[in-house]
Amino acid sequence: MNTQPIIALDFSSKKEVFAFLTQFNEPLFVKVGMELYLQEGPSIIKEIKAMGHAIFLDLKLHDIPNTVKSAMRGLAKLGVDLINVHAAGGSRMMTAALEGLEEGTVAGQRRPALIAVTQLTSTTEEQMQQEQNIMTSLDASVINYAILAKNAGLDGVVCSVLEAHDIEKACGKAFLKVTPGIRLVGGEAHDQKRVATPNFAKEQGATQIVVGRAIVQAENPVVAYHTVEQLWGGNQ
Ligand SMILES: O=c1ccn([C@@H]2O[C@H](COP(=O)(O)O)[C@@H](O)[C@H]2O)c(=O)[nH]1
Repeated sequence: MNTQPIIALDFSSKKEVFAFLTQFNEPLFVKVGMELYLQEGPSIIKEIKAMGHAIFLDLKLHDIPNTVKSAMRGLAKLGVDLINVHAAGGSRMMTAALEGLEEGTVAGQRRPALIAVTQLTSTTEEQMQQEQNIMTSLDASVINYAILAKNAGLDGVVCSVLEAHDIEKACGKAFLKVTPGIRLVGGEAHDQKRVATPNFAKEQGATQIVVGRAIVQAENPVVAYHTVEQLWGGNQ
């Protein structure tokens, strides 16, 4: 799997995406999330792919197994590199997602890697316990979801940097640990609660980092991207 920093294209229109991407003269690894996909639809994926960029389609599917399987069957045809579901949907739903992806992947193409969101990086332990009524530590809940995802045959998880080391111990080095909540030293956390720097992500065994506002809202996004890239340095 590509280890370039994944840039979160949290924009609501094609126009903003292209204005952002044309500042770069190199192939990137970008993330298309709900905001952009729901505004622009599947054509945005085709257009970004045509520009030569790798894509993480971050739709975080969470529904009954049959619905998720059918949705994944269709999404597989877009030919993205990485895609996800919520682990809270359960192991049957995760297995169904994988089956849908396998069925939908065009012959001769590689199946998108499938990962599961554990606990969102905007969630604190207190919030998880009070609102989700999960009475363990946040770390234990994330590890539980990671093991569930691994046993369902998934390729990895979305977690924060703070859990990456323990997931590596439980699920192995090759299991993807895709970590949002990345900030440069002194950067504003915004709505994120479990944040870390790119260099700490590397130390903790994250396999990919996802960076949105620290790059997209920087005065010079290209400089910010290369700063992040240098601190991160890849992990494989
Ligand atoms: O647990 C999660 C899962 C997904 N995300 C997504 O990553 C980016 C992070 O953006 P920043 O601006 O760097 O905070 C965003 O698109 C989220 O939807 C996450 O943050 N946490």
